[in-house]
Amino acid sequence: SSTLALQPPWCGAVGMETQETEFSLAPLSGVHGIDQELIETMLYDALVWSSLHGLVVGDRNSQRSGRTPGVGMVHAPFALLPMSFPESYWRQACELAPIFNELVDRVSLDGKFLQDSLSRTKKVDAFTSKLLDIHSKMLQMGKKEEIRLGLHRSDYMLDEQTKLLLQIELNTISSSFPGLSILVTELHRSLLHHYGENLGLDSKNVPHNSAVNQFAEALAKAWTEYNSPRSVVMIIVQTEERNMYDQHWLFHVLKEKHNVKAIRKTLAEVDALGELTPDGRLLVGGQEISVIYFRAGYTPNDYPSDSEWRARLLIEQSMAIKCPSISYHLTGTKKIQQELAKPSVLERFLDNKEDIAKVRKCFAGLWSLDDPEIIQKAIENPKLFVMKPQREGGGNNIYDEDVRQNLLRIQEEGTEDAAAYILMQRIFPKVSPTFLIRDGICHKDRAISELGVYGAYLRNKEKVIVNEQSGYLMRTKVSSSNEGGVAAGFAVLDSIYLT
Ligand SMILES: N[C@H](CCC(=O)N[C@@H](CS)C(=O)NCCC(=O)O)C(=O)O
Ligand SMILES: [Mg+2]
Repeated sequence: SSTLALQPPWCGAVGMETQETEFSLAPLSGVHGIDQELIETMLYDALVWSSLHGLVVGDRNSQRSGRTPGVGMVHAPFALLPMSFPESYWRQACELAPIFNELVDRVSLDGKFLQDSLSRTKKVDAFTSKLLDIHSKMLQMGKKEEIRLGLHRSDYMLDEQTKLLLQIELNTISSSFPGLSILVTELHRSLLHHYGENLGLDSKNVPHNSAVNQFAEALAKAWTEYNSPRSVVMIIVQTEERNMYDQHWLFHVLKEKHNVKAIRKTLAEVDALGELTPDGRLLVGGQEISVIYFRAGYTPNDYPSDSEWRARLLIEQSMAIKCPSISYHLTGTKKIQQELAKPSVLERFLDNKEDIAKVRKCFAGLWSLDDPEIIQKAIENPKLFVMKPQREGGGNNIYDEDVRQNLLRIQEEGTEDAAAYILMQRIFPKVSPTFLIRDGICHKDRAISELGVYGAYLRNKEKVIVNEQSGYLMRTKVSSSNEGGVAAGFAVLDSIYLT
């Protein structure tokens, strides 16, 4: 009996070759050769599994799905099988996590470096300029963040040409999917546990993923360091949040495992309900806040009025632990990423020579637009570059012909607009066949992937309490689309199969 939910068009059923594909040589390279019957069965099981395990997001077709939990949910977009990834590069990405955690902390303490590096961006990018204003107010106040919590995700692509693992960016604010990422890992392990034999694949090759548990533990340890039993953790959210279940997973673990309570507020609510006590404690609606975890506030869209900026300043002035602090937030900007790639800059922040070499090895080409030689090269070969504004949240990068047009425009106008962007070497990862599942429909396609490795860092004065790699997220998108981003609707959640 055919499984109704899976009537074509799904997985490009037409012309599905059915020859037995030899997997032992290059596992998962022949997934498009898998027997259609087996794909249908795994697809059905995966859709059931994700519904039963909370691998879900709000459905954009349902009005209330971004506000009311339990309403209008749909499975999160995912890849049916994990993406193969060479174990040596996996180990390299994991080794880099604690080094990047330390680098962020060191750079964040150099207020002058942050202000100087971003001084020209300040003139042309209103959003970054407002962040810098808050940062300079903190410098003037001599504000010290003795307890510092970072929940980062460093994103990489494996460059096919150079065979190098290259960093796309380091996210120091609102790193999405610590919750849903572990569910995709568990989904894939479950599918390979049941169907691995037919496919010649072993579930043990999908590395364990404990992102949400390690992030929740770091948040709980930060709450402990703040040392006020009545205090709560506050997550800053957008009013409409279809990725709320990824956030709720984190707070579910925080409450159930660590018995730490969390409240959800928008920046506007903090402006209305927040106040500072004379000794600098933050009260919201009368509750003392020990840790503020930002899952909004990373994009200009989150600051529609002065109210949100007042709230951001109030939070920063308080003695609560910010995740991220304004300094950590600025350290994660693309402009700083580009500055750190300049010769001998890393030596200012890291002591260990091997660590410096490891970090430098994963830097792609990164340039400001001040370099006429590189601008000329980019105008001649725009496909080899990506132009990036200081924006987070996905969907803002400039590719191909648009790179040439924008560079020519900036050259002609000679505007300072140039300081609002950085140029980055375009990375070409391997294109692999895969099955992308969205809204219950399976799309057989060829895709590229980006590996995100989470890092958790907690420090109190000289004591480093947490500094670890804490899980991973693989994002897979059709190779034809330039932009990535799951929330932005281009990519699906995936995991990795070590080869
Ligand atoms: N609404 C927010 C979304 C937060 C968000 O966009 N985060 C950025 C880093 S700043 C990010 O991690 N992007 C990669 C995930 C993707 O592909 O969509 C949330 O709480 O989830
Ligand atoms: Mg980002």
